[in-house]
Amino acid sequence: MGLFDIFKKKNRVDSPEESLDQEEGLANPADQESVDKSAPANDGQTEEEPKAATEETSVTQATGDSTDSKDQFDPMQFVITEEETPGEIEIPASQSDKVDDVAESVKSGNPDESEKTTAEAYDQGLSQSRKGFAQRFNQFLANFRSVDEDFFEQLEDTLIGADLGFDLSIQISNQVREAVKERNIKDKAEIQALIIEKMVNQYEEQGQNEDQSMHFAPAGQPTVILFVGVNGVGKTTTVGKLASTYKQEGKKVLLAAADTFRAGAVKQLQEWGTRDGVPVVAGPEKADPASVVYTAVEKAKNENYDVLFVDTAGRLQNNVNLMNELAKMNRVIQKVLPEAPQEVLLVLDATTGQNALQQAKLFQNSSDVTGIVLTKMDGTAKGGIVFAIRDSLHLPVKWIGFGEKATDLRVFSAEDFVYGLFKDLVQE
Ligand SMILES: Nc1nc2c(ncn2[C@@H]2O[C@H](COP(=O)(O)OP(=O)(O)OP(=O)(O)O)[C@@H](O)[C@H]2O)c(=O)[nH]1
Repeated sequence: MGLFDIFKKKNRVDSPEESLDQEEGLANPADQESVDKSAPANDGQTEEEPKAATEETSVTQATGDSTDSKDQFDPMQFVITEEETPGEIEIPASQSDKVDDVAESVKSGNPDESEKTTAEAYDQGLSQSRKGFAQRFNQFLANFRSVDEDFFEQLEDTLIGADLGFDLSIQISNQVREAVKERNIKDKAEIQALIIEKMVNQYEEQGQNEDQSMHFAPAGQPTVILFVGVNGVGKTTTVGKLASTYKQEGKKVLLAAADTFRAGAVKQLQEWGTRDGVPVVAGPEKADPASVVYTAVEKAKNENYDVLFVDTAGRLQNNVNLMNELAKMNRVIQKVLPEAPQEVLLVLDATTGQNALQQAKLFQNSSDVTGIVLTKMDGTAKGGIVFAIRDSLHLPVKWIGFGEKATDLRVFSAEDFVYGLFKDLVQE
């Protein structure tokens, strides 16, 4: 059964009691996937008891210089200038009162947040885009007189305006043109349903070879996940949210604050570390990020961590240094763990639309990106960026962010996404 058929089937059940909640267990393969596909990573691995929520977050200071590990590692790769090696900075393990308050509230749990189902998260997170799509389609169909060239031009504009991108909008418009002729469609509602059907089918076809699962290291070795992306897209927040998710699954998680470029990024990651109860490896401000990564990878290996998340800096996308820095981090990781990193997740901000695609292409050219985390979906009324990503990047969206809280990051599910976007538009 195709995605569009599943969508229509879901849409037929319109009573809230019998629809979303009831279908939750079956209708969300993405959630199932996250459990199934992360499970092999633990097979045969030394399972650590998840530490109590009250555990104190420890903070490991990298030296900012990697010469401690001379025997395994070439220090010449780390040219650290005078200015880049300030003295040790104070990084308090237990943060300010404000952070303690946040940590306390997370520990005590907010029932509304933790009990939000996946369908509810998609429903709420996509409400702006849903309204945006409805508005665009309504405006477009309000002018509908006949299916002529003017109609297809307006359709293309509507799709481009919804962030689907130029090429994909033209393709979908052409497919609609053919289907209208074939099926002799004249009715407004039928045309709307047809446009959505073509969007969904196109989206599904493009993603057929995508591997949406998260990849893990063989049992007994730490999995390294690198987060890349330009500044402000939500890398640190995503690291914090995912650390929380994996910690709750019982994994032993370590964070590396390799964003030594932005003042405050380390502290921000440590706030998440405190909330999640996971240690953070940090270095002095402006330290060589690769040295922080090296310390973290060694710690992850020697102390049997399951997952190491590396938060990187994200200066301007045309900054060659940024790309060199990422390449250097990769080399450093592979000195200790030749098979790592298992994932390089490119974080993109959904609100930046087509600009996000340009950024993605740049990162794709310079690092082996394995998947996308699409953040701030709650903050856009367009939503079509998901279609454009699949069409032009051929990279799977693995996670989607619907807000700033830990529970707002969800495994990406095409089915829930499509349903959340169009459910008010296609009625059976
Ligand atoms: N509404 C919303 N806000 C988000 C989401 N993800 C992240 N943010 C917010 O986006 C802002 C930037 O997030 P950061 O995590 O600091 O971004 P970054 O990529 O690490 O930034 P740099 O460290 O400067 O490279 C913060 O205010 C986050 O709370 C999301 O899914 N929805």
